[in-house]
Amino acid sequence: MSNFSRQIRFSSSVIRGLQYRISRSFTTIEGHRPTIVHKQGLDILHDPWFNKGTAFSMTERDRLELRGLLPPNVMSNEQQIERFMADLKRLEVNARDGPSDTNSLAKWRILNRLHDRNETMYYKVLIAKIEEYAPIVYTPTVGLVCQKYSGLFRRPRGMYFSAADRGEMMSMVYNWPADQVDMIVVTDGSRILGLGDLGVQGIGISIGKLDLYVAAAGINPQRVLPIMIDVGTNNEALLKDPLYLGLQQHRLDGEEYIAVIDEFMEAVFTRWPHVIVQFEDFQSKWAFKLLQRYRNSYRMFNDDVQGTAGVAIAGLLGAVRAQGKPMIDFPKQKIVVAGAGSAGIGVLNAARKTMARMLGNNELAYESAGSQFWVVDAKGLVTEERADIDNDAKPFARKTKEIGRQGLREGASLAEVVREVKPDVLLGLSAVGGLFSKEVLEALRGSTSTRPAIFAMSNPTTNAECTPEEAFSILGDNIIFASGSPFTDVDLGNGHIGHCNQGNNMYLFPGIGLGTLLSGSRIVSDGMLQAAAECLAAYMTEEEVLKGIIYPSISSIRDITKQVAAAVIREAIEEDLIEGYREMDARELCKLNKDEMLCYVEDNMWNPDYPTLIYKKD
Ligand SMILES: NC(=O)c1ccc[n+]([C@@H]2O[C@H](COP(=O)([O-])OP(=O)(O)OC[C@H]3O[C@@H](n4cnc5c(N)ncnc54)[C@H](O)[C@@H]3O)[C@@H](O)[C@H]2O)c1
Ligand SMILES: O=C(O)C[C@H](O)C(=O)O
Ligand SMILES: [Mg+2]
Repeated sequence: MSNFSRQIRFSSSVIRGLQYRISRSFTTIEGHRPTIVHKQGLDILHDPWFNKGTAFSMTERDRLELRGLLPPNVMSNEQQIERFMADLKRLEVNARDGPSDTNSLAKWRILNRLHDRNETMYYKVLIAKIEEYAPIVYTPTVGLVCQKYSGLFRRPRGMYFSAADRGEMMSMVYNWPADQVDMIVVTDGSRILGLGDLGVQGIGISIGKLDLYVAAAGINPQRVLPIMIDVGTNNEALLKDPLYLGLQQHRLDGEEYIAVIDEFMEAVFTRWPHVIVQFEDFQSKWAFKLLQRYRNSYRMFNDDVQGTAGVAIAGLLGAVRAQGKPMIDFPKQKIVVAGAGSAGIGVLNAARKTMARMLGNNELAYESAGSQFWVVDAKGLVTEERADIDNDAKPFARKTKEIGRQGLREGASLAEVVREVKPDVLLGLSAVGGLFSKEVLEALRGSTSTRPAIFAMSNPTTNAECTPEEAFSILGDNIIFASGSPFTDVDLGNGHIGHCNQGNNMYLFPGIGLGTLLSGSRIVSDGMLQAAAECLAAYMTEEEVLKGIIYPSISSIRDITKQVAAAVIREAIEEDLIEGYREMDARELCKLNKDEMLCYVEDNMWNPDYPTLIYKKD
């Protein structure tokens, strides 16, 4: 071949290459042409053609009204695939959540998929089999779900407000498609069950609690909204994890933190003035402060502080009755509480007030009731000698002289305290699994009670202060046992069964929320919470409590919730707090007798029945 023809060939191949590159680059440009969509918000996220999940950029999120509908961390496509693969591989490992159910996570996935495609059917299953599936959608499995949420996240559910959304919340709240929202459960992820700071992954607890609102209280699932306020996390592992879905920064604190929560509250109450906001699993440091800040101006309550307190009071009264004594003997009970966080202090305050009421409801009664409690936290027995004592724990600090006489001192260990005090009740809200060790339980053998009670209330299962087997085997069958997460009854091998009660705020929060909604009460008052607790206590018959059954079976949770809601409404009427609900105005509501009130509540509970659908053009 001549040089000339070689040159021609060379240049024609160069030209072909160029042509190819040019045409490819046209195709590339073509590929980047925007796609016109006729949808926005959740409709896009639910459409497999357009959905990019966590990969929607911030500008696209704003353009498509998606802000707040996705976790705040924008992921690349590669990261999305990595996250998906990591989760897929995890299936090969048998996901364990304590000894009871090795398949719990797999069951959660199956239920979650049903939730995504057919809500009515999902809730029908949940209501019909609540005893079987509450431990999956709620504690303990929900704890595992939160821990693994970055992998499990598929279709978003609920809203995310993040520190990066400051100044935007008032508008982004309109990205939620429902014009009516009755119930919000909000967390900042800082103390999820006893599992600590799980950051944005804490959204799982808001979803689980709202599942119970639908199943137990019959709140319409179209009107519930789980919310996560992401102000960062102090969980170092999450901060380092490239696949973490939340803001990768340390938690905001002080005024900056409050400003975010204030903005959030203002935004949700502006759009839905009648909504009820349940605060869930906020670290104790903020739980009390936020409750005080908002409780007189918004319809809100803190479940860990107030719901737990009510459930504990009902159980403590049950434990008195189980000893064959009248409830009025409650102020004589000696109670050791392990844990002085939001839950422990909430229980202590409510128990002290209940005792004081029984003793005459005056200052003296309140003072004297205080001497029935011994509080042990991470540093041991809390006394007035404690340096930097928390303000909330201060009223329960024992006097140095007094405990000296009891052979105790500041910082005494739990076992020492139990040995010296010989309490009627040992109640754990410490989040420390196994805290009621052999030594502690053996010390409880010296209890002066005819039937000591053990409340191992920390969640999930692995954080319970002891198991029922441990309690019954060391203390025999003449005890009362309750735990926050479900355990099965124990066969004591002597023809007796050791009954395991589930002492969990799930028995109250749905009824508190429903009662507040249906009364249109402006706030959630102490009296309404007290009425809820008393209603739960009265739910148990004499025969049941004598058998050691102090809480009802979860299979009757819908009925319990109905009764609790009616009691809450009656108290709200008594306190002149009601504004009515829909066509039931305040005056009409006041006229209802006890049975009519129960009917009113029941009539307003949503049932999972398919409605007849009719098509109508816009
Ligand atoms: N059963 C229920 O309905 C229910 C309701 C609310 C909370 N809880 C559980 O209660 C637990 C605590 O919640 P919180 O918000 O109060 O948490 P928190 O972290 O604020 O409080 C924990 C408390 O336990 C104390 N503590 C830690 N180690 C201890 C030890 N070795 N001995 C004695 N005390 C110790 C800490 O000092 C602190 O006072 C969690 O596990 C949560 O799941 C259960
Ligand atoms: O979530 C629960 O199961 C109860 C309680 O609210 C908790 O924080 O442990
Ligand atoms: Mg909680």
